Amino acid sequence: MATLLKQSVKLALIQLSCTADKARNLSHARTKVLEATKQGAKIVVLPECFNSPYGTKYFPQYAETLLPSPPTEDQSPTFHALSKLAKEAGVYVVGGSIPELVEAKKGDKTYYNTNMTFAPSGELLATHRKVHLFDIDIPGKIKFRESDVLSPGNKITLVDLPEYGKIALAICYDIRFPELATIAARKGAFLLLYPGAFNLTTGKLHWELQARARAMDNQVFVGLCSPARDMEAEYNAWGHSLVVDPNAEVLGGLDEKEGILVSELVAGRIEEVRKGIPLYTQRRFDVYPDVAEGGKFEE
Ligand SMILES: NC(=O)CCC(=O)C(=O)O
Repeated sequence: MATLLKQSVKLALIQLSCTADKARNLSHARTKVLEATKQGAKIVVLPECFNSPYGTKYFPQYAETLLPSPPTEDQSPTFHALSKLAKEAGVYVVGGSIPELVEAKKGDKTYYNTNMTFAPSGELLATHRKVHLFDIDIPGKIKFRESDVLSPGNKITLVDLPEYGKIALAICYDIRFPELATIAARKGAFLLLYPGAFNLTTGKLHWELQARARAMDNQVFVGLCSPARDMEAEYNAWGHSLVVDPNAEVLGGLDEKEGILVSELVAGRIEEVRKGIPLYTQRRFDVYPDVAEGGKFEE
């Protein structure tokens, strides 16, 4: 029987230390991706905003132009660094995210929080613009408004990795919207990947819980990849990158420091879990027709 994940694969999450020095971040990412590759990883993930500090005032300063594709080196050093790196390492590189600039002819500027995913050939396979912007205000704890600077993306992103199957990409706050994950799973993703930089207020309570919930709801693998925590930075990332299996068990996780997490995703595990708890044949779209769009699970 065909399995959603066609063959077992090692996934690496790079919990990268990210600084204000873009060139350093890019060369450091290269070192870490090559290190992960030596450990057998074939899909390697970088964190949200891995080549800049995370903060609204930094987005315009660090933004790169990705369209029309391919951009020039000047327009996007990150595009070229990641493309070259994927080819050098011979792996899929899920390039966390970077601030993206789209400049209209009359000079209007729009910014997005954008992921780029590259094939082992160096080809850009997909981009995902963060759909749900991180706008929260918890009095006395944290206030953040990505929408002061960023605009939201408008699509669910699935990427076909021919040897392994489909993965779905979304960014950080996107994880709080289970609809996106559910549709991606219904469209046949074996893995939901979220480069993300949760904070010290919500991280403890919700980071692992969200990862396990999305895995449990959808019976797929889930990976969350954070920057390493830097208490000198204005925004302190939660860290704790982790990988969860289709039964919501944590396969592995890091603390807050820089590190590489390599986890083996085993082919057949999704089907084993779904056989035991067959949610996908038990759904009652007749009772909740408003979420029925998108139809049944694809084989
Ligand atoms: N970068 C983000 O989207 C942060 C999301 C977050 O911290 C949350 O609690 O959600």
